[in-house]
Amino acid sequence: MHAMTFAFGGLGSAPFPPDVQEHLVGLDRSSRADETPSSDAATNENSVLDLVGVRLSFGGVVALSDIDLSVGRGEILAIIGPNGAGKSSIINVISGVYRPDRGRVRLSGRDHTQVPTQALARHGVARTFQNLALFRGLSVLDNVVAGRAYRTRSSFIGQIAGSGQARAEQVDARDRAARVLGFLHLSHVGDRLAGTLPYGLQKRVELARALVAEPKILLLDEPMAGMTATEKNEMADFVRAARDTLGTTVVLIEHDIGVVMGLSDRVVVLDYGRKIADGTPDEVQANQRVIDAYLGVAPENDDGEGI
Ligand SMILES: Nc1ncnc2c1ncn2[C@@H]1O[C@H](COP(=O)(O)OP(=O)(O)OP(=O)(O)O)[C@@H](O)[C@H]1O
Repeated sequence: MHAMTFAFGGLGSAPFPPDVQEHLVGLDRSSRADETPSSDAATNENSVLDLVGVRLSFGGVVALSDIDLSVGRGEILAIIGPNGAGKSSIINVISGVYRPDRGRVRLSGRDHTQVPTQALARHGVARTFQNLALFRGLSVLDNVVAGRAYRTRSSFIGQIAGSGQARAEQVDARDRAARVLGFLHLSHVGDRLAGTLPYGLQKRVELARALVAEPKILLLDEPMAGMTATEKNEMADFVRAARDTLGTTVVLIEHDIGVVMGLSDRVVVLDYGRKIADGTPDEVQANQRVIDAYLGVAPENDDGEGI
């Protein structure tokens, strides 16, 4: 087992530029400025997401075993671990794709286990996917507008007939989508077909589509996968900006340990479906069990450098 050196990927810690703040005027914060994470973010009183004794199995394979996890308001939490450790399973349990065999998922203290996936946004949760899930033949703006669909209250007939309410909702959705595009520095590609954008920008459009829903909790499944080092750093800055500016709580899965350690407030480590560590990046990096199970065999990063 060799000692690991961590590259933090040059993640910027400077506040987001003032021009970006302007794009956010009118977007609702999911929490107020005085609700930024406390050092005691994992306590249930302050948590926006709790997993209690969650177990998930597929036939004989136990994907998650007795997982307890609390995520504090405004926290950026990373879930890491070797392949097959259960990271995607946790995201899928939180987002309602999988129902746990046992245990509970609670959002702001309310039971969430039974919520169907299509109702997720109404419960304040939005997600991005490991593999891109954009409408490639639609414009970037229309893709982001689609992230507001759950807010639509006008009837289907009303939308076809162009009723006053439907028109107002459309205008509002486009206005908010345009502001999120500005926030993520994507305004210049708003009219482009999503499928024609470089991969890194498509990943950012996915982030935009999730953010336009103004989620309390943002679930990011490998948001930097396949990106260049520069794109990863930009993405990390945007995720941090979403938390800092909108108060969004972020749960992410990411394999690039440099990015994870630079971006996250807290890191949870899974191995064979069990939680083996839960602490600050510094604590987790120093944890021998984590080094043995994961960090000691961490893959090279995309630049071909050891991490
Ligand atoms: N739909 C499924 N059907 C059967 N087994 C599954 C299914 N989804 C996950 N598993 C199994 O559950 C375990 C956890 O898988 P999961 O995808 O959650 O791990 P992971 O940490 O996200 O892995 P990776 O880093 O490779 O994406 C693995 O053994 C996997 O084979």
